[in-house]
Order: sequence, then C-alpha cells, then structure tokens
Amino acid sequence: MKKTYRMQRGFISFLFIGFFLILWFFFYKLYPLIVEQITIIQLPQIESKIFLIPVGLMVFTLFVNWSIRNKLWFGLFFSLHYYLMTKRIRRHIKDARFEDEREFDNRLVTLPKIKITFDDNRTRQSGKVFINNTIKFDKKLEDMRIDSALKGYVSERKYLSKDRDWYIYEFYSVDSHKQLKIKSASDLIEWSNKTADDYALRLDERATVPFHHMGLVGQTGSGKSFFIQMLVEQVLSKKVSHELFIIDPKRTDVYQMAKRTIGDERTGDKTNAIELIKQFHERMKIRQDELQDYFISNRNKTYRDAGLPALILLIDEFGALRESWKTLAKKERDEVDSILSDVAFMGRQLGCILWVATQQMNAQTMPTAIREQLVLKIALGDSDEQTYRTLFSSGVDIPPVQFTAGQGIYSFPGLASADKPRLLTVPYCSFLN
Ligand SMILES: Nc1ncnc2c1ncn2[C@@H]1O[C@H](COP(=O)(O)OP(=O)(O)OP(=O)(O)O)[C@@H](O)[C@H]1O
Repeated sequence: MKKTYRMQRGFISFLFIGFFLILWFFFYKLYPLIVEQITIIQLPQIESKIFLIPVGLMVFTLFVNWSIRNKLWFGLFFSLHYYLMTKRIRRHIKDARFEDEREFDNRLVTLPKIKITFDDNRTRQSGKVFINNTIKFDKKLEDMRIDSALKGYVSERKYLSKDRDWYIYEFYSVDSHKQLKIKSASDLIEWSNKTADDYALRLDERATVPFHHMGLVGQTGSGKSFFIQMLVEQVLSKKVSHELFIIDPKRTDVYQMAKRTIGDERTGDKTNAIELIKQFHERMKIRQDELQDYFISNRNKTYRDAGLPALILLIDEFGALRESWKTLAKKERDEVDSILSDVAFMGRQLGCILWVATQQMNAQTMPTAIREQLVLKIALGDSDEQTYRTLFSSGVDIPPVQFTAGQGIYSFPGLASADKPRLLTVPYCSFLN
C-alpha cells in the first residue's frame, strides 16, 4: 500500500510519543523497584515526570496543527466533518494511484493540497472542494471524479479555476435534494413568487429563470407532464395576462389540463397542430408590426419593456409529432419547420416564446435552427447519451446521479453552462395528481 508523507509524519509523531511514554512508565514504576533491589551501587534518582514534557509538547503541536488544518474555530462538529471529508478525498486520490509510474513504487507521495469551503458553515449543505492542480497530477485530476469520496454529497460540476491552480468540484448534500412537496396551487404560486417576477419561472429551490425558449426532454415517467403543468400554473398566475398555446399530439394529461385552463381555441392535438402553429406565427407577425416603431426608438428593449404579455407556444411530444408529419408533402413539412425556426429566431425579443418537450432528441427529431435557440435546456429523469449531447452540448458533463421523477439537470446562461449543467429538483405538486 502506498504511503504519503503525511502518514509518515503521523507515524513518526506517534512513535515519538510512544517512546517517551514507555520511558515515563519505566522510570515511574520499574525504576524505583530496580533502585531498591540493587544495593551495590547507588543509582541516581530520576524524576519520571520529565518524560511527560515532550509527550505533552508533541500532543499539543499535533492538536494545534490539526485544529488549523480543520478550522477548529468554526466549531468541533465542523472540524470533525471537515477532517473526515478531506481524509476520504485524500484516500481517494491516493488509491487512484497517481504515482503509477513504477520507479516511484517504493517512494512516499505528496498528495495535492485540498481545501473545502461550505456555502453555509453551519448547515454544510453545499460547497466546493478545491484540489490543487500540480504539473505532476494535472492529467490525472482532469479525469478524476470524486463522487465516491463524498459521503452524503453528490458532486454537481467540476471545472478548473480561472488561474488554473485549482480543480473545483461543486457539491450538494443528498438531503438537500429531497423533493419539496407542494399541496395546492396557491402554495405553488406563493413559492414561485418568492423569487420569480411576472416574466420569470421558478424551477426548483435554487433556480429561477426569465421566460425564454425552452427545450425539455424526459422519458415516460420522468415527471415531464407534471413539470409542464407546474410551469403552466405559474404562467397563468402572473399579473400580466400571458397567452399560452398548447399542443399535445397524444392528448395526455397536458392536453386535458390545457383544455381546462386555456380553453379549446388554443389547445391542439395531432390533427390541428400545424394550424395552431401557423396561428401562433400570425400573432407573432402582428406583434412584429406593432413593435417595429417601438424598437426603432427604444434600442435594446424587448416586448416586456413595451408592457406586452408573452405569447408562449408549448409543443409536447415534439419528436412524435414531427415523426407524424413524415406523411405530409415535403413542401408543407419545410414550411412548418421554417415557421418554427422563425419563432425560435425572432420570438425572444417579441415575447413569442417556444417551449418544446420531447422524449428523445437527436438531429432528426429536432432541426438545428430550432435547437440552437433553446436557451433554457432541461432534461428530467435519465436520458440517453445522444439526447444529452444533442440538447446540451457534445462535451456535456452529466453528474453521475440516478434521477427519479422530477429530478434532472438544466442549463441556462449565467446559471449553468451547457457543458456543465446543474442538478434540478422539481417540487412534487401533489395537487396535480
Ligand atoms: N416533481 C416530482 N416529484 C416527485 N414525483 C413526481 C414529480 N413529477 C412527477 N412525479 C411522479 O412521477 C409520475 C410520472 O410523472 P409524469 O406523468 O409527469 O411523467 P411523464 O414523464 O410525463 O410521463 P408520461 O409521458 O407517461 O406522461 C407521476 O405520477 C408522479 O407521481
């Protein structure tokens, strides 16, 4: 087994303490007996306590050292926690056999420096692990995950610090990812209003995002319908009267909910999906004309500044819907694609927002022109590699967590990049059942 310098120093310290304790014991218990027995020569009197001095000093030094390293000034529980966490990570790094070159086999290793910071030192629900980036370890650290060393936590994202001196692992406690349960629509609205304004949505405890084009993926049972319904509830509760257009080709829960909440006129299924999309596009064109003058005199402003509500087009099961268009003439298919691309491209500033939800995503099910504009990206439950890569980015780093219904990952500019999405834990809205 590999030894580290720190282990060696600890070993020597305890050897030192043991040695002086034995001396002390000898002069305290045995030596007086020997003095009594041996009468030929007069043995000197030796004060046994003197041997306790180096022991005391050593223990004191070790304690001070430990306290500084584990930040005892934050309290004993904090220190113990800090100590155990760093110990596990150090062991993890050591076992990853960083020194695998044969020639080092019988040498001691120095592990990279490790620091841990918590966002809140008392609750310690989330924080960051910093691992020093040294030339010797660079390549290994780059591939290393530390999840198995984080007991009770999951590592969410990993990146190199700006100065490239540290590898940073953000982590969250497994407990803090327990799902919030919301019992009524009014509780949902109250919860949402704590962080979201009239043009924003609250996704989970940590994430609140302004209205934007959204790509949502999730297999059956991933909680996609619940999530959509939660968003719709929020949109409809706003003081600004936003308008929703909802297409659910399979007529599932979302369709029923849409009919109930926004009425038949703006609810579609497979049969009238294209019609509704065109209708939405018409509304966008009207708005474009309306806002033309406004935009000329108000640069860098959006529909919001003009006091207009958002128009949101939600298409559920987009992959399946598009598949069903295969039977249409090519011209017609191209027309719908170009309308949707137009909405995706122009809509944001005009307040014509596109939400597409689908089970799987690949280059065939989702045209690039649309996909590239889906700024808010969400994957609920476990998805396949291709779906993740298509939705987020080809080099996406997925946290190794088993997602249950309502859990997943998201990216949004400024909150989490598409390379390193963050964990999302959607509250469970029991009233939707
Ligand atoms: N946020 C959540 N937290 C906990 N459980 C959830 C959450 N959302 C959904 N669920 C549970 O998961 C089940 C499936 O959810 P939902 O119907 O939304 O999935 P789905 O992905 O739309 O699947 P389907 O395509 O079959 O409709 C629900 O019955 C619900 O009990």
